[in-house]
Amino acid sequence: MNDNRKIGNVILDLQHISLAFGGVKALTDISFDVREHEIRAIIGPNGAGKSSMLNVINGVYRPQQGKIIYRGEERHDMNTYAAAKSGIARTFQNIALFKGMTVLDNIMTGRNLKMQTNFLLQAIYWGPAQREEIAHRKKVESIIDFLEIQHIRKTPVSRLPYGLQKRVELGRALAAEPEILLLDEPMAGMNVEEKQDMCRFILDVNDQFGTTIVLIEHDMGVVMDISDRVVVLDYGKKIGDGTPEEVRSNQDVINAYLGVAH
Ligand SMILES: Nc1ncnc2c1ncn2[C@@H]1O[C@H](COP(=O)(O)OP(=O)(O)OP(=O)(O)O)[C@@H](O)[C@H]1O
Repeated sequence: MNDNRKIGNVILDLQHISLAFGGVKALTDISFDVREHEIRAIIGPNGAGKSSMLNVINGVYRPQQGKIIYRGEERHDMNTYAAAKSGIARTFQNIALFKGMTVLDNIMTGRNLKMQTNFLLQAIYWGPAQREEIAHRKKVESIIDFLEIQHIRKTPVSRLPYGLQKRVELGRALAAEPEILLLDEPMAGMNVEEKQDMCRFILDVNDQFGTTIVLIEHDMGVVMDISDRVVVLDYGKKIGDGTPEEVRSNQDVINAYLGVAH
C-alpha cells in the first residue's frame, strides 16, 4: 500500500448541519467528519438528502444551521468558487462537460483556477504566459495518461460513450489537483465493465495522489468494496455511520433500505 493511502486527521468536519427549502427539510442536524486520504461514502434512499449534503460541502447551498470546519477553520460565506479555490472539486450526477469541445480542452478547463496569467498579461508578457501554458498542458497530459484516454484526446466529448464521458469529467476535476474530490454518483448509468474501470480509477486517484474522496453512490456492492467509512442518510437524518461492516449490520439502515415504516 502506498504511503499516500494512510488515513490522516479530520480534514472536513460537518457539525449539526440543517438545510431546508421552504417547508422541506432536506437535512436535519447532520454531523459527520471526513479524514484526510479516506474514501467516504454517503448513501441513502432517493430523496434522503445526499446531493444536498454534497452541495453544502462545495458551497452551492448555505445551511441555515450548523458549522463546517475545513482544515481546522470554520468556513463562512462559502460559495462554489471559494470552495474550488480552497481545493474542493466535484463531478455531477448528470455529466456537465462542454460537449462540442475535445477531451483535451475539457480537461484543460479544469486548470482555470490554477492559471496565474490573465489575458492582458498574456498579451504583454508572452514568454511567461507561454511557459505557464506548457506547464498546464503537461499536467493535463499526465492526467490523460493516468486515465488511459490518450486515444480519444482530440475527440469531441459528444461522440464518446457515456462511461468515457464520466471518465473525462473525472479528469477535469483532477486537473484542479483537489484535496477533496466530491463524486456525485460516479457509476450511475454504467455497465458492469465501465463500473469496474471507474472503481479502479477512483481507488488509484486515492492511492497515488492521496486525494480524499467523498462519494454518493447507489450501487451497494461498489460502496461496500471501496469505502473506508460510510454515512447513511434517510429523510434528511443520519441513521448510520461507520465502516462498511458496521453499516451493513445496522438495523436502522437495513430497515430504511427494506422500506420499513418509521
Ligand atoms: N433546490 C431544491 N429546492 C427544493 N427542494 C429541494 C431542492 N433540492 C433538494 N430538495 C429536496 O430535498 C430533499 C433531499 O433531496 P436530495 O436531492 O438532496 O436527495 P438525494 O438523496 O440526493 O436523492 P436522489 O438519490 O434521488 O438523488 C428532497 O425532498 C428534495 O425534493
